[in-house]
Amino acid sequence: MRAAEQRAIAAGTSVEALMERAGAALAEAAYCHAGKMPALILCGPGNNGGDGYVAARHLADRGVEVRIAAISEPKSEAAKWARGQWRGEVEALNSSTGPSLLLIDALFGTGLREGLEDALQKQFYRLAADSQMRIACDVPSGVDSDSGVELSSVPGFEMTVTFGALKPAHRLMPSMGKCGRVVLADIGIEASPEWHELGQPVLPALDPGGHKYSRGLVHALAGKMPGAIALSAKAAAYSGAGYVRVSTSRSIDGLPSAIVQTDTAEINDGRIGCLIVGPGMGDIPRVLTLALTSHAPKVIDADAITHLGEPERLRGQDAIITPHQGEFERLFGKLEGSKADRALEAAKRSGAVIVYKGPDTLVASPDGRLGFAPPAPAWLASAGTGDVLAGMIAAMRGRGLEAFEAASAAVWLHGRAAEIAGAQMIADDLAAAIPQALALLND
Ligand SMILES: NC(=O)C1=CN([C@@H]2O[C@H](COP(=O)(O)OP(=O)(O)OC[C@H]3O[C@@H](n4cnc5c(N)ncnc54)[C@H](OP(=O)(O)O)[C@@H]3O)[C@@H](O)[C@H]2O)[C@H](O)CC1
Ligand SMILES: [K+]
Repeated sequence: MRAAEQRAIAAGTSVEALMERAGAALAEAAYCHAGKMPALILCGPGNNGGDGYVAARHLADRGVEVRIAAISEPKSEAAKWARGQWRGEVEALNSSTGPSLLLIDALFGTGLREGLEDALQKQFYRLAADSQMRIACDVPSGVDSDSGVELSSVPGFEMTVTFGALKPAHRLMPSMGKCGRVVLADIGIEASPEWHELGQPVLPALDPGGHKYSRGLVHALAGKMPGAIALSAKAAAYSGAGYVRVSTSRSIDGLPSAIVQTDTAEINDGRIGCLIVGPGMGDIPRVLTLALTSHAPKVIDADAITHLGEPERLRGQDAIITPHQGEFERLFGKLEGSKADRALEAAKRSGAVIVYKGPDTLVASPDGRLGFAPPAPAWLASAGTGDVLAGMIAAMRGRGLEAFEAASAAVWLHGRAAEIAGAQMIADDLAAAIPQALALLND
């Protein structure tokens, strides 16, 4: 967004014009959400504060009773201009500032360099606690917009109105949990789509003359605890794989009859669309070693990630790996930077597509593309949901999507399947809800 803003300014759009659009959009969203609820707008010294002055004018024009409390006089030229357009009073923000039903936070946005100082933080928290509804301008103040880290702790907001494009902080924890509903306003500038929120996928149409292999053969390698690979296999089948096969030395109970169990590991069968290794593998590293001798695309999950030892072992493999935080650190060590930076660094080092799981799942490609998952239900954090995801990714890859697209599609569908399965779901229900999630794509 910073680059896009600079391009727009170089092309002749003034910061004041952008600020006018941003402030008007903030007012519009606040009015739609809170109607004529009396508002207190907290304004900082920079352009985030400038957006606040503009929003105040637009809300007052709609008949809303608006007060502004500012930390200081505006410092940037555009914010001074916006302040000049406001005909009402500006109170000093201090311990005598009274609360209002609606609080709009325009203290700091993308220009915050460190946490709020204690005295200001105290007033910010008091006014947030004494309001009925809280709306943040661009990001809640205290949040580092690039990393989602809270430089000082941040109260929860019902809504955050942002401009042009989402910032990483809207989709990374802990800040994502504080933003509430995120409203994206168009202010006439466009950021590069290399970093983007994952959207509803477009799956290749099924070939009317196709057969089970052309829809994708997913081959899963069982290990010590076959229940986990059974979940992956089921998820792959429900995700539309044409044929799902599990290599296992002993029969796995409860697998649907459509899933073939075999005691041979035909991993160099040229028809395999995608291999899955890792779920329930346990302490049997030879399962991983075997998988790595296959030329097939593969999803490497769970214990197999830990057993890799070195990310360099993934070089030359057509692999998607799906670590959660602990597995990520065991493989890549403690990398520098935000979760987004770490995901991209890991993809570059390993040459693999990384699905960096968590409440803020990211999909990173070695070519620099980065997808942020939209918010998914908190009840996804339960045993077996990762095994389901691995199966879904393998089905998408087997169906012919490229690695990054396959992982992105599966992550998006996984979140929707969880919403459909509901709060009391277990991982088996999640797998069973995949067809309903896929049905959303036809709407
Ligand atoms: N992206 C766009 O196209 C547009 C975004 N807009 C809005 O502008 C803000 C970003 O504005 P910016 O002026 O760059 O930054 P901030 O308003 O967030 O803050 C900068 C000022 O705050 C001071 N500062 C920073 N940290 C602290 C702190 N911990 N304590 C006290 N003061 C702090 C900083 O002071 P310096 O000494 O560092 O200069 C600045 O005075 C973006 O978020 C959008 O809301 C525009 O509307 C245009 C379009
Ligand atoms: K803010």
